[in-house]
Amino acid sequence: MQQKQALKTGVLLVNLGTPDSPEVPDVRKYLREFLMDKRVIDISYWKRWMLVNMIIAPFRAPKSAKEYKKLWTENGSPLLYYGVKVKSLLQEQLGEEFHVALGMRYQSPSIEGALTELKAQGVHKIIVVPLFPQYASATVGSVTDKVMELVKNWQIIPDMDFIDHFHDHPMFINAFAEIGKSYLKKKDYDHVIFSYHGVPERQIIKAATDTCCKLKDATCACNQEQNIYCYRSACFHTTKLLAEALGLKDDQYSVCFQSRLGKDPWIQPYTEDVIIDLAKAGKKKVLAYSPAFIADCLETTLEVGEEYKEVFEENGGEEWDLVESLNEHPLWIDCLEQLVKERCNTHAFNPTIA
Ligand SMILES: C=CC1=C(C)c2cc3[nH]c(cc4nc(cc5[nH]c(cc1n2)c(C)c5CCC(=O)O)C(CCC(=O)O)=C4C)c(C)c3C=C
Ligand SMILES: [Fe+2]
Ligand SMILES: [Fe+2]
Repeated sequence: MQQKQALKTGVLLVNLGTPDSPEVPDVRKYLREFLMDKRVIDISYWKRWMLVNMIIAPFRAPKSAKEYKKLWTENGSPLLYYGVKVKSLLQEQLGEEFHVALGMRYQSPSIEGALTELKAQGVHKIIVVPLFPQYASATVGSVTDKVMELVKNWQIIPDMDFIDHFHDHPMFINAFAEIGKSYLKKKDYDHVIFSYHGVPERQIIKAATDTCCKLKDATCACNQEQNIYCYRSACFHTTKLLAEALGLKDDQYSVCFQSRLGKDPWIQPYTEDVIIDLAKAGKKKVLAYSPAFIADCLETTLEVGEEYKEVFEENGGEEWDLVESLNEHPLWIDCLEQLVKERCNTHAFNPTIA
């Protein structure tokens, strides 16, 4: 008698996406798809269309392409390179009962292709892992939106499970802390800065629940444990946990937000202002962390690692180091394995946290 094969569990890893190449037409195509997403630029369709097609695509794309050329390596875009690497390391670690696929919210490889791959494997359940630690409508919300739009048309809709945040997960904190500790052991830094990708303030207000301070509290200290869908609060919470793990006192670190686009207010304090204040206050050696990103990309390597370093030095700072992202670190793969297994009742996994 033929033996029945157990159905596999699908794991869908999704990151933001990156241009197919650093050439202007590919960067323009990427920016158009990305910024036409109503969850990223949440204004009326026509205003968004005008902004993206009349301003961003013609004027920003050539500038961004220059940045992408600096970022590009022989392996292509780091965001995609690490995505592919993490997918195969996680597959190895999870074993044959799982099938791991990778999709990007914008450009390639597509979420549609990754879902088709999982469907062909006949998976009975799909665990979607948006690769963003802190929930934001522009990232996790958008990935969830896209996956649901695609899967809703399937004849058989499998059990779907979405990991909507992991900014406070002990294994995520531990992985980032371990990387940072190696820097803190080597140098006596005057200060540590935690710079997160920003979002427009209105997106925080739109997502605010009754427990949210709605931007009134400078450190968003309001119910951080409960307020998991407030992106700003989650960033402060990640920082608090990381600072504890690194043994930092309150006056030894700062939180700030980078990458503002357009004239509307984004969440504050802005990274550039914090850096200038630190340099002017006589801080000479600063260590920078970027814990909204799980892989190095334009926003970490160039914006934090190079542009903010310049700002710091221009204002009297001397040494600026960037803690690299989780990339393909074994503790990060362990963290992903744990996140997946926590969603499978039958797979008890007993992590030992260093
Ligand atoms: C960490 C999560 C991210 C949030 C939240 C986010 C929001 C957001 N981003 C823009 C505009 C841009 N972001 C760009 C790059 C970029 N953004 C993220 C992550 C988040 N964005 C990543 C990982 C990257 C890097 C991709 C790479 O290929 O390395 C860019 C493009 C770069 C540039 O031209 O400067 C833009 C533009 C908005 C408007 C937004 C709003 C909520
Ligand atoms: Fe972004
Ligand atoms: Fe808040």
